[in-house]
Amino acid sequence: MNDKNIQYAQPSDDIQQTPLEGAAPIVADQKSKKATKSNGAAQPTPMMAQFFEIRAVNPGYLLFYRMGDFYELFFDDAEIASRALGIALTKRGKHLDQDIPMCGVPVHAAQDYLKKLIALGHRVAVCEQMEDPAEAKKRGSKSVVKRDVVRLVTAGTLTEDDLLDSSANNYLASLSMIQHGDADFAICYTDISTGEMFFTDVSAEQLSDELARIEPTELIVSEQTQRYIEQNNLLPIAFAGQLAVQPSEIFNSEAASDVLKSSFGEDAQGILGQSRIVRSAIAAAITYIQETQKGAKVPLRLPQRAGDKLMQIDAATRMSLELLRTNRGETKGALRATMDKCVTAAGSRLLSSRISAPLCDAAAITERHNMVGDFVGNSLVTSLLRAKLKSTPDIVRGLTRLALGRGGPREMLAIRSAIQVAAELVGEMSALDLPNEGNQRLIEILQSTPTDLAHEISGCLKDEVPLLPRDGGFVREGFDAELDEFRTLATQSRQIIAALQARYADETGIKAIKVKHNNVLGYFVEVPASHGNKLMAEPLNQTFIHRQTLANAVRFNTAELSELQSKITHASDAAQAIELRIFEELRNQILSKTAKLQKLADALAELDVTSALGQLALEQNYCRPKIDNSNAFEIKDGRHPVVEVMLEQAGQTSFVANDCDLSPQGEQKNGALWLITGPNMGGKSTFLRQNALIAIMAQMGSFVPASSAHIGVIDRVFSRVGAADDIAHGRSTFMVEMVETAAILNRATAASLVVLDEIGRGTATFDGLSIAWAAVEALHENTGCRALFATHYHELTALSDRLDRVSNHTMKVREWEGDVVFLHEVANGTADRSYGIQVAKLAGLPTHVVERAQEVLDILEKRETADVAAGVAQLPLFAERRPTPKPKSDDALKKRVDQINPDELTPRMAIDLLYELKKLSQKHAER
Ligand SMILES: Nc1ncnc2c1ncn2[C@@H]1O[C@H](COP(=O)(O)OP(=O)(O)OP(=O)(O)O)[C@@H](O)[C@H]1O
Repeated sequence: MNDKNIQYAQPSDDIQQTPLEGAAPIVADQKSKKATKSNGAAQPTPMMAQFFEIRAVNPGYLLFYRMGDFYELFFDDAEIASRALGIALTKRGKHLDQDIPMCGVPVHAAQDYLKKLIALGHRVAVCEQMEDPAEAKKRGSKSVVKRDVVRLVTAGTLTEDDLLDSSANNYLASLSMIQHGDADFAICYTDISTGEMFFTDVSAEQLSDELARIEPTELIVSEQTQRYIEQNNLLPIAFAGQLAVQPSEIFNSEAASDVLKSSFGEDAQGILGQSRIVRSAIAAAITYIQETQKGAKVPLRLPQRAGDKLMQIDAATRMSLELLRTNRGETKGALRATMDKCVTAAGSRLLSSRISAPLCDAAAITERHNMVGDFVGNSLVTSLLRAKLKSTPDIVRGLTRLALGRGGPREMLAIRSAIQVAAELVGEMSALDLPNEGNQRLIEILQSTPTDLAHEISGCLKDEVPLLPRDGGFVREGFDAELDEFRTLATQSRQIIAALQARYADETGIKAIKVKHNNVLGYFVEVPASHGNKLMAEPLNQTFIHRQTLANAVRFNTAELSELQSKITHASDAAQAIELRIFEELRNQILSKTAKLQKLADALAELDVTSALGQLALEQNYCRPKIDNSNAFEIKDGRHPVVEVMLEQAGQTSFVANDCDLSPQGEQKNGALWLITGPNMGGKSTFLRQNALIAIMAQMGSFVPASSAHIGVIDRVFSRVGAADDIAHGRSTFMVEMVETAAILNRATAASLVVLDEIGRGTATFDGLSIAWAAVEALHENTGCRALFATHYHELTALSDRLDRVSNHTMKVREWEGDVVFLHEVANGTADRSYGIQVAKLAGLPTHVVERAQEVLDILEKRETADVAAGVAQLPLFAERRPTPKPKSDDALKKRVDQINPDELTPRMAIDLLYELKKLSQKHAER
């Protein structure tokens, strides 16, 4: 697609000639300021009036105004869109004596442009022609084609596959607030592409964490709520969704019940019993969806309460643990990408939401482990089943598109294949030895798929079908006798035309005579220019009526051809109408099974996730964790799931497994707190994170990277690793660190897991040490949670003498010829030093700086603080330093290198030389 060189098709209707010219002083358009200035003179053209009218009722949206084969944008919209899309800004006509800025995108490529605009945070109103321009012309040559906005495209209301990420849900969330004293909130979030709908109510304190879990791409709020959440900083850090402020009426809790009843009928009873604020949030979401879809009915499912028993993971922890994305916003390198062995898009989506929301109910977690266990224990069944699952299409999104009138025959075939695959999967699953309850439930759902619907679809549709119903030719021969008749007529007519051409050649004696077709003339007879006169003279001019003379050819019409033409046109129009009717009937039949098909889609996604987790456990040698309601946290040979794979892929040394035991000892009730010291780069952060990740993996239902794991259900995980500043909210690095530490100390419970890395490092040493000290004491004495605390403040290790559940651990290193070798092993005890200077040396700090640092360190270690400055001042500065002695070089090696003239080397000689040099170097090392 060539964005910059869009060639405009001639618009097909009312605006061929400078259509916007002479327009007048209208109009209530908020964005098009140019249009609001009045000269009090001319009247708008009818089309201008229509444009402004539509524009005025869709404020805040870029208006895609359909003109023939293009969507055109005018005024400010054109300027914004042309900049955003990198397409040419031109002008069309004048308004109030000024050129009207305009840009356009071809209809066939509109999806790509929409995607770009939505990603940039814009909202688009799609305005279509609601009648054939020919119809409009019948009302008079100046009449305007009827147009209307058929859809408002926003980030949270997308349904097309190419606008969506197949492996992530796209949630639209609505937030309602009640302020009786403290503010309370309810969130309803829905993915309209899959019909899923959930709700939850939260306090102001929990709001940011819930939004961080849901990650809505669009959040609808009233103006009052927007003000409140912004003033109180309640949006999660790095909130990437669009905030869509809506009139407060759509949150009206009085009207909510009616909205719910009309959407869910009798099924609404359960939701009507929910609190006022929850009803308001759900109704607001539904109203907004109806408004954006302009009457098309989204197959929304009955809203479900988002699990009550979910592990709480706040926004900062999600970022620090890189659950779905890395800190750089990439999916590669995050936990999800590493764990994702799913073979279907719906499976990947479910995996994402499970990672985002691990469970807190030991029985439910164990049930998931049981299901995964069936697949781990049957590797052959797992691989056969997954090969079959791979061919399952993403039917739930297709179903929504069909419901909204955006789907075609291919969506229908996809539904058929899913039903067929489901039946085959039942066969595969029955090969499992004694499938547990959860898998048994899946088997039952797969068994009860609407196979009759698959037969209907197969009987009706060809195996190869076009994307859109209007393209026609998708109904199978033999399905509808009338359709077959019209098709035969069209085919026969073509044969008749071939015969006609032969007859005309005979009758005229012109062998080169041809019957041809184009869109302007329809069927016509064409002869080379040299024969034109013959047909235009008596007697042939009685049969051949002249239509067109071209440079090389002359074209004619005949009565027979005209008759045939109308027969063929009629036949193909009739065939198309029948096909569209059949499509509509089949669509209704499919939609009548919506609930069953959604259930099937859910079961297929669950089967994919469960077997994928089985596959992951087999491939990565994970173990099944034991989960109960104790305060245990005992991990044997734990590994970091992501770092382990990265090291594997890089072909580097393999990951060193480490134990972690935070379980209460003896008579204790509370878990333990490990203080971890050790060198920089020793693996402290990795160890901390791996344990938090193991907890999350276990509670989302996965096996874990360890040889054994026993975890008492963790209600909240907190992880703070390092600190970053939050300039957007006006907080410095240290301030962020303290706000987050405060959140942990205030919110962690005895059932939480807290992972803190280098708390207090962002300020002066003694302040930092004191804060870290007090934080450890508070976690131990007040919270009593299980915790891992990494620090470079070695003084903290003294706490283990006073606090009975605190113990000291260290990352082992070995020193070798002045360098440090990291063993990545966690051992009991305390590190004697941080090896910061050795790490700096490894990082490539200039030698003279490293040496100077070592000297300063020696002084610092020997003296009391007060003497430090004086002591350091006595040291010679860099300028006075002796030059660093050069390492003794190997003479033979050097001699050989000196002899080399690279210009004379062929590639072959160069490689031989490399071998020779390597040998020389090895000899030197052995000496
Ligand atoms: N158990 C392990 N096995 C193998 N390699 C490891 C292991 N742990 C860490 N590493 C490697 O060591 C590197 C440094 O680890 P990490 O960042 O955890 O160190 P650190 O002690 O937290 O350092 P700092 O104190 O400087 O933040 C990691 O990037 C990883 O490649």
